[in-house]
Amino acid sequence: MVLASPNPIRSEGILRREIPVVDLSGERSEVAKLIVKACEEYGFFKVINHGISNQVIAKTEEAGFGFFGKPVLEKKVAAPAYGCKNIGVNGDMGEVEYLLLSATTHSISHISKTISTDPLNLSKTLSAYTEAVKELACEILEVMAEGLGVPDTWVFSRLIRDDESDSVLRLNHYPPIINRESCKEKDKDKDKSSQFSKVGFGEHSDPQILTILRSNDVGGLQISLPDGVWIPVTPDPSAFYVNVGDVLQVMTNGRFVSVRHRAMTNSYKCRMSVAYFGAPPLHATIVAPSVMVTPQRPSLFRPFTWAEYKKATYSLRLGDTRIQLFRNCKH
Ligand SMILES: C=C1C[C@]23C[C@@]1(O)CC[C@H]2[C@@]12CC[C@H](O)[C@@](C)(C(=O)O1)[C@H]2[C@@H]3C(=O)O
Ligand SMILES: O=C(O)CCC(=O)C(=O)O
Ligand SMILES: [Fe+2]
Repeated sequence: MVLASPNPIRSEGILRREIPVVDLSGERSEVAKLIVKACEEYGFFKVINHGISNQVIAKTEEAGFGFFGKPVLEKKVAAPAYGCKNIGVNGDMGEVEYLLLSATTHSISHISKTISTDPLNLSKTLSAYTEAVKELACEILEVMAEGLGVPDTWVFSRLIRDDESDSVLRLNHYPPIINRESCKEKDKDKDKSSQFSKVGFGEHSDPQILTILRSNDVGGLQISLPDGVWIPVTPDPSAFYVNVGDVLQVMTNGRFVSVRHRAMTNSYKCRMSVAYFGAPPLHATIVAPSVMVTPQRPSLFRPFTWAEYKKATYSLRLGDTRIQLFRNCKH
């Protein structure tokens, strides 16, 4: 069965829009249609029946909590892969600590030796997780290409499957924090969840092709709709959430929009999320396949390499919109 519930629903007097849900065990052409619709309307959806084993997921969560539970000085030996509060190098801050590593066997094995007393086990766990989410990302991208009517259905996934793909894995840990200033306001009209929380990871879009995200059972992720409304994403540890990244927006010639999102802290519980960012190789040229470009929809972006895009991303702040820098001057 395939489910999708993109319609607004009313609960406790608040208008809530439900996140689209795609059941990957459904009929392929139906799944393709739902994925395309979700990416056009939200740039974001949830996948269930994804086929990734509970064991792979549980071991990664255990490894993540094991690492973040260590004393700060022990975690700091993993710097620059480990970071706390500083996001990037341009002054962005958040109530988050993280491990950010290249999604390659070599990088995973290297970091495992630095941070674990049982490096082989940690390396196996993180590699199995990375391989599983990479395969899920590729599968989704291939069904998506079918749904878009692109004849070369590997056009997106090939970039991630490439041995030189620049994909990354990120573990984020948000300790519980009470925003005392907000508590003082006692604004009864405000949504309770945002009233007491602080920004863990500020508003941004992911620059890559596709992000496959999962968290423990603690909420905090919010997505922004094109009309500027923020919607909280209900946590579901058995599911994965999928974000359209900037590169996919370019490769669909603007038909899909990369989703702006942020993560808030919880006042009482630790949130941990694991994100796989599927990216092209640095030298790959990013350009929309010809079927995405028509006289009615002329090419919106100029061709560029992922290296160029990444350089622009890292020269800007977290919340900046970089995609505009690559717009075709003709339009
Ligand atoms: C402030 C920054 C951190 C970031 C690079 C950037 O200059 C702007 C984009 C940020 C982001 C957001 C999504 C991913 O978490 C990330 C790894 C990425 O590719 O772009 C981070 C970058 C980072 O933390 O290094
Ligand atoms: O923790 C989350 O849910 C979101 C993290 C995120 O957006 C990121 O790492 O880019
Ligand atoms: Fe993100």
